Amino acid sequence: MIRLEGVTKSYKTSTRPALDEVEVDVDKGEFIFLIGPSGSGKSTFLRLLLREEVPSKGRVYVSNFDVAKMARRRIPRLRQSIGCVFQDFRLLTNKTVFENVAFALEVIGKPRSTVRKVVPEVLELVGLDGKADRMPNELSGGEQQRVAIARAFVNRPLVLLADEPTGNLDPDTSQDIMLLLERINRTGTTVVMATHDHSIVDSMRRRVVELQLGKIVRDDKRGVYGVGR
Ligand SMILES: Nc1ncnc2c1ncn2[C@@H]1O[C@H](COP(=O)(O)OP(=O)(O)OP(=O)(O)O)[C@@H](O)[C@H]1O
Repeated sequence: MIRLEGVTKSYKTSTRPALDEVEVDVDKGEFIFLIGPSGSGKSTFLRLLLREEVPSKGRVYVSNFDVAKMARRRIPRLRQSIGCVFQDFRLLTNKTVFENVAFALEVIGKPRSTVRKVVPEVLELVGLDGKADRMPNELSGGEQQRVAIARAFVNRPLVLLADEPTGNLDPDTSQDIMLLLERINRTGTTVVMATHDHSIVDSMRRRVVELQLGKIVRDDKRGVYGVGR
């Protein structure tokens, strides 16, 4: 589902590459943690999958997309296949919960009848039924992240990218969010989650890909965060 072949990314203003000869292959339906210290290249990795950056060298594949090489006009198609969740939720503060999720469908031209049917279903899936008419600032952080996950998932993407999704949440709420991401993963969605959260990585025992200074230094099938890190 995701493949990086010999990927190096050098930013113009940087002396060392942000990613250095990275090779990864992620199957459909896998759940992987991307870990590593600040500056190790995690965000760059995610940005390459979204074609927000292009590699200096190597190939990036997501599903059938040859991401680095594809024509610019096909980028929206790629991005429709990838849901994104961030540490700071990034909800539209002047729209209700329903409208935030509906927006993701409206921008890709889904008919109103579909929106009316699908949004309540996904809100129920993430445990937010009954909260459709709330504004984001009337929700807890965990609830806001559920809205963000609903918005990322409503279009049934092939891949869900999560960049520190529990970074602003307390441990109990973080566990709930992880249960939700696991549930989404069980529907067949490939999940790539960048995180610094040791306890989550240790409790989930999923594949762990560790970056250091842009290189993959570990790729464990059922890994932990690691001793002394
Ligand atoms: N737009 C940019 N221009 C120049 N250098 C950049 C740019 N983005 C990232 N870098 C550099 O690339 C390296 C990797 O950064 P990246 O943001 O991918 O790391 P990260 O692992 O996501 O860090 P964090 O955990 O802090 O988010 C760092 O040395 C960073 O300074």
